[in-house]
Amino acid sequence: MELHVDICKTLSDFTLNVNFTTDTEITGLLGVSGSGKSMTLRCIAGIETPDKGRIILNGRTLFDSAEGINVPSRLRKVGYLFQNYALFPHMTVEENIGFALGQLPREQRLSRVKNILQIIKLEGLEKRYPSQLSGGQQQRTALARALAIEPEVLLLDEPFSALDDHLRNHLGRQLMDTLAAYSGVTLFVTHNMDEAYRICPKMLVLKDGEIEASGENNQLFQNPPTLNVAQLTGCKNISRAEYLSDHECLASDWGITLRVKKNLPLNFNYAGIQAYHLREAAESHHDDFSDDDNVFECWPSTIIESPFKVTIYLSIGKKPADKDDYNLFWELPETTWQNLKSKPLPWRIKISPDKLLIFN
Ligand SMILES: Nc1ncnc2c1ncn2[C@@H]1O[C@H](COP(=O)(O)OP(=O)(O)OP(=O)(O)O)[C@@H](O)[C@H]1O
Repeated sequence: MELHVDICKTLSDFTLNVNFTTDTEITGLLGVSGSGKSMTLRCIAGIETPDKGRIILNGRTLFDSAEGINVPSRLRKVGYLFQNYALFPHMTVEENIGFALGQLPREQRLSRVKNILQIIKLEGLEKRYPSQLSGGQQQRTALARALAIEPEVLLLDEPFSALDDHLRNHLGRQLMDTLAAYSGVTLFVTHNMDEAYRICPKMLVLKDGEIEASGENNQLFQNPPTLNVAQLTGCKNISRAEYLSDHECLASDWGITLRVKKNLPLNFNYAGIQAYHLREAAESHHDDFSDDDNVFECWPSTIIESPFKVTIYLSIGKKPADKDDYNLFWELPETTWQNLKSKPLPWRIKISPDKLLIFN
């Protein structure tokens, strides 16, 4: 199973120009709003027509501008779960699901709908209209409709965006079970990096209509190649930076010199550290030189406590003038905070040389 997409489409003030191949590992499409995620899906589904290029699904040409091929949507075997679900309000759950199967004989259609209702755990809701369903049930009906045609590629456009956190996690797990049994190609659009991390082993990162980075999800999270990827994967502490030596850089926005474990390239623009990777420096082992690397005196400018996590805005090297005077975000577990809060200021905070991110 393989989907190959190499297309270009120019709109009034946006150009989509993407080239990628995916297999059956769920592939996340990550990018800020307006980067071209939905447009990519719409072209694959045949709702939009690219200006040029090719879309090949398992050896079948769905679109080829040079050959004049443009297979109609309903014959593409593409299941599409829209952001807002796009259920037909005047049709019941089973009619919504059966709609795409209009070409099948009645008996076969009913049996396919029954089967999918069972898989997606919608039994008992067959006769309800979308307005009589909860958000989660609507989402599952839309997923059932997308799967009913036995698609070779499943396009999921932010399937959880309308749901609360609890339902999001619950349906996320349910979706993964469903997808584990699905043998086709899945493209999963999301803004949400936690979701991308949990659900998609592979990722394509879109920026301004082009693919800026792609690869294994772990690799992109641990070594983001660009500022955009670093931000999308949740890095909140980013400073402009420049090379000083193979293991040392100047983080100019923070006004500090940082030791870096890996060999630095000559050209890079930024250094970053995840908010949860900051640590209080160990007070012992002062004789061990490496333990003193990247240890800075810091003062808190704002402290935000939530039930299990505390976020502290830190000012490096000086007392903050006001609450907007800070350089770093530090996220620590509540238990660590309880131990830290009575300690005298300034705190000694460590930016681990092996946790520093370096990117362009
Ligand atoms: N029919 C259209 N005519 C002109 N421009 C369009 C059209 N549809 C989309 N665009 C533009 O194409 C760009 C990409 O839109 P797209 O919906 O693919 O973004 P997205 O990454 O999915 O964003 P979001 O995360 O907000 O859904 C946007 O700048 C949008 O304004």
